[in-house]
Amino acid sequence: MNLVEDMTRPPAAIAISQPELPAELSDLALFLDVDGTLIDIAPSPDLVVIPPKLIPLLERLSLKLGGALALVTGREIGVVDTMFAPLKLPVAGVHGAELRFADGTLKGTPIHPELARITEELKTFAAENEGLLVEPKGRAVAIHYRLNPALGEDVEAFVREVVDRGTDGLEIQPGKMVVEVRPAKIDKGRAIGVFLETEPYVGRTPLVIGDDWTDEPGFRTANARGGRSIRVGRDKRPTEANESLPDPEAVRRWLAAMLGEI
Ligand SMILES: O=P(O)(O)OC[C@H]1O[C@H](O[C@H]2O[C@H](CO)[C@@H](O)[C@H](O)[C@H]2O)[C@H](O)[C@@H](O)[C@@H]1O
Repeated sequence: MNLVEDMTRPPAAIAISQPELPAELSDLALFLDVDGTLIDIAPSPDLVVIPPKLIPLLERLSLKLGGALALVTGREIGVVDTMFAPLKLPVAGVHGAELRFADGTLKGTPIHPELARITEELKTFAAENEGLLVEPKGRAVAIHYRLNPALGEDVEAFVREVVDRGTDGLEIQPGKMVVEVRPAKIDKGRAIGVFLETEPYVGRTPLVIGDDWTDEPGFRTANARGGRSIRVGRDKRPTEANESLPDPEAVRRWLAAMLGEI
């Protein structure tokens, strides 16, 4: 089993400043996380609310950027499409295990043969413990404890136990009141790197906005390429992002301001 780097070696830097609006959009590639960044966190994955103005805002932004906008999320691409319908944007789904490029091409990692067994074990564990919710995600599985936060350590220990049994090729990914099991050697940073080699992102400077541990590799990719990284949230946890916005409402306003609409 591999534990993800983010769990054991939290990034050291905290360097936060108020983001200025990009002077020029024609050389920008925008990568946006979804939960906790574009939309508020809800008690469970199905209860999120998509603000009515968000979808047309993303559509206008994508057009203005010549299509160089992608959602980079832990959710499945199909789920993202439902959430943002009728808009169908390029997406790195399941933390980069599945990619849909600007031309509609799809790419995905193989489904790990142990994932079905792990999903069943997590479901049994969830049935025995109130407030746990299992979210199967095709190439990954998540177990949520937001409805019973006291179970966080037990959930993490149980996931380690079920994944430990000789399971190469999978990694444990902690998130916001969730522990996920996903394919090894994928992360949002790598996904953004792949997008940046394709049209219409190639040659543009990345700007990554995210709120979670899973977004840190994306921040690293942006920083390494001379781009910008914006962490969403008021907490003081260490981050490699070099700018910040307080909450999804502020993100939406900032994106609207990029278009000169505020
Ligand atoms: O990469 P993201 O777009 O931020 O997705 C991360 C995970 O988001 C969802 O879970 C989180 O949001 C839920 C709804 O607000 C919340 O109830 C949960 O506690 C959060 O962990 C989603 O369900 C996961 O699949 C994503 O990986």
